[in-house]
Amino acid sequence: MRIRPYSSLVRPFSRTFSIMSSAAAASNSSPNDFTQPLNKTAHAFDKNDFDAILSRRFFFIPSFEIYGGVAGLYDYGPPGSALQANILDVWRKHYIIEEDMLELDTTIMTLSDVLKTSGHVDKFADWMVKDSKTGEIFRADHLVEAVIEARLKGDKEARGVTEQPAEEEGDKKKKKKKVKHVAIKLEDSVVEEYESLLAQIDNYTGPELGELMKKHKIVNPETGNDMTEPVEFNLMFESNIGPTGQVKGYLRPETAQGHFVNFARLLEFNNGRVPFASAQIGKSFRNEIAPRQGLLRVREFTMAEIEHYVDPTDKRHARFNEVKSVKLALLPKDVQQEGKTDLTSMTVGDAVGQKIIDNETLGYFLARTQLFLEKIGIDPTRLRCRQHMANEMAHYAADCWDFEIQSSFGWIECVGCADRSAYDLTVHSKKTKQPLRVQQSLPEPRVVDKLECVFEAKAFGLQFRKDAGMLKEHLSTMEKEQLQVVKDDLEKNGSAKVQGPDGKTYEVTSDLLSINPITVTEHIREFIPNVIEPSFGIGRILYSLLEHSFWAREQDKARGVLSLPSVVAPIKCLIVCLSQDPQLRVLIHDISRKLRRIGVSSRVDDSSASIGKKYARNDELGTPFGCTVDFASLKNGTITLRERDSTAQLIGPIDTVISVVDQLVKGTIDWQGATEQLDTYSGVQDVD
Ligand SMILES: Nc1ncnc2c1ncn2[C@@H]1O[C@H](COP(=O)(O)OP(=O)(O)OP(=O)(O)O)[C@@H](O)[C@H]1O
Repeated sequence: MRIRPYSSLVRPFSRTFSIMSSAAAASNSSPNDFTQPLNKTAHAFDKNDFDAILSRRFFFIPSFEIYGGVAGLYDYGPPGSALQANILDVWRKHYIIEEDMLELDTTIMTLSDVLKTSGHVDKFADWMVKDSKTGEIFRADHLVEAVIEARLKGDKEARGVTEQPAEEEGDKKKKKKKVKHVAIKLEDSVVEEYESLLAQIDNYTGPELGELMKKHKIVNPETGNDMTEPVEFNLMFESNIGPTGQVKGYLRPETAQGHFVNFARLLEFNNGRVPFASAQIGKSFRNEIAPRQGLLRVREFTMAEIEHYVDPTDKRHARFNEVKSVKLALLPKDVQQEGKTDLTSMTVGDAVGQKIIDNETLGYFLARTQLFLEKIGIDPTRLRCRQHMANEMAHYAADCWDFEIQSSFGWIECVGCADRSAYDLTVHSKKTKQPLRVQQSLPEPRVVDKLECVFEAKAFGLQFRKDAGMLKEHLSTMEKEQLQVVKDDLEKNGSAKVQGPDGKTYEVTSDLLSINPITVTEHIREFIPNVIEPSFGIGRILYSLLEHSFWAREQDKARGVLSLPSVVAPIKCLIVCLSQDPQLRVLIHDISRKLRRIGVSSRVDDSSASIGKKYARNDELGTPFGCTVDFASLKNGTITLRERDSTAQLIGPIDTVISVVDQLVKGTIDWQGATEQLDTYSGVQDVD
């Protein structure tokens, strides 16, 4: 809901208004001076106050808190759970319903073969280092980054350069363990080297990180002890399925593989046609090495993932026109390569037109994601789209953009949008020998030049033994361009190196295989679709949203407010009475029942706390509206309606106020609309 300029909220002074004034006085809230603009930035963001509210109001807390907690595991309390459910509800409507996606709910426990084929068993790892004496564990890239950042900060201080707070908070993409800085001036060449190192921090291999740590004398900043060499640590939680221990499984690190293994059925469900998308919301698990950023890096989290299957030769999107004027704050790869973080504001239409974004479908999802994040209340000025640099992307990905949201932790990836090409379907198809392909009838038969593999079956079998079948299948289903390379090598050198679907390299020789041109007439076109994948980390979005919504009232820094939009607010309406009178208590429960009946979640606060405390509690919960019942309600049948951010109050007959709350929550009117509806009720005076 958008709050209109406050001058438009001025109402004529009336008897009803004086009832409100007394309620406001009792509540210790600001008087109804609507002419004063709301100052949400009166106080700088205070992380301690913010954290205290989240904990006090039980948004989320460390799991197993009474046992001391476990890093990277969090439980959501009632408001946190409701906020998450509401974000997911908007997500389902925005994507699954609006885009007619096929929803899935696949298992968390995943067969190891699936994750072996996808590459996760071998490659889903981070580099870990240990303090050589205390054994404290760090993620190698995070440690290097934190130490180098602290040195650069110390250098700036020594040079007397004052950092802009925005720069300080914002340009650190991922703030890691806090490292104290010391004001020491560095040589210009060192500053340059450090800056270029930071710009590429995501791209170093473990051994390279080890070298960097030696070269730049990076030790544990707290103990001063040397660190061990980086070792690879797979982030998946391993398990056994069944009692024999013979079937290995993992808790899934993403929901995506559950989509791919069901592709053939999804395609059939969609009448064999692409494009279409599958979508899934569910938990994923990553055994993060050193989770130190609250909800931003956890070991168990909710993901919402879309896999959009598209013809690789036609990545246009039928609804692209609807979003082409959506503006994105882009941070393209070439800008980053120059070590800069300047954002370009550009429409998605222009970005696709200029090939900054690879294709329409990817652009479509970037625009839709921008709209989704704005809809739930993310501050668009703290949202950017960062393109992956070439060496940051998976080898198979065609283009990849992250939505990064700025919070007190810096810019954090919250949604990844990748064009995964045909990689996943290809590897699963090869491994299982299931045709994960689309067949399209051609309007006219077509004559195509192809390459055919002819194997010396016996010799090939003897040479490659258990891998022979897999390798044959792989060669036979290779794209023509790749096969041509093998053919050329065989003809030129008598041998060719082939990378198998298992990641190993095989050497084939011309006595085992020949590749011959053939001509075939095709009636059907077959292809493996490409996959565009928007992947959302709901916890990261939820946390960022809470930070963006938080502010403190100008007159009292201790009075925090979460300005969550009503579409996601955990509770939409507070119902309170000014006295403990039994008749009033009956009335508030009656109002609660009516709101429940129309699907508006409300919360009755019939505690003995002062009205001001009740309002303040609910401001901290982000409850956008409050209905207050007093003795005039019994006499006149009226109740008052309070708006959280402005504390403005209106009055009207009970059923009208309930209807207004319903419209406000649904977003069909804003507060100005509410003012108009309640204003028109001269009936309030008439009842008197
Ligand atoms: N440990 C985590 N805790 C919370 N959310 C996560 C975590 N890892 C990933 N996510 C979320 O899942 C989304 C998709 O996962 P993806 O594999 O692209 O992340 P990632 O590139 O591994 O993230 P990072 O580089 O921050 O570890 C991310 O955009 C993020 O929102």
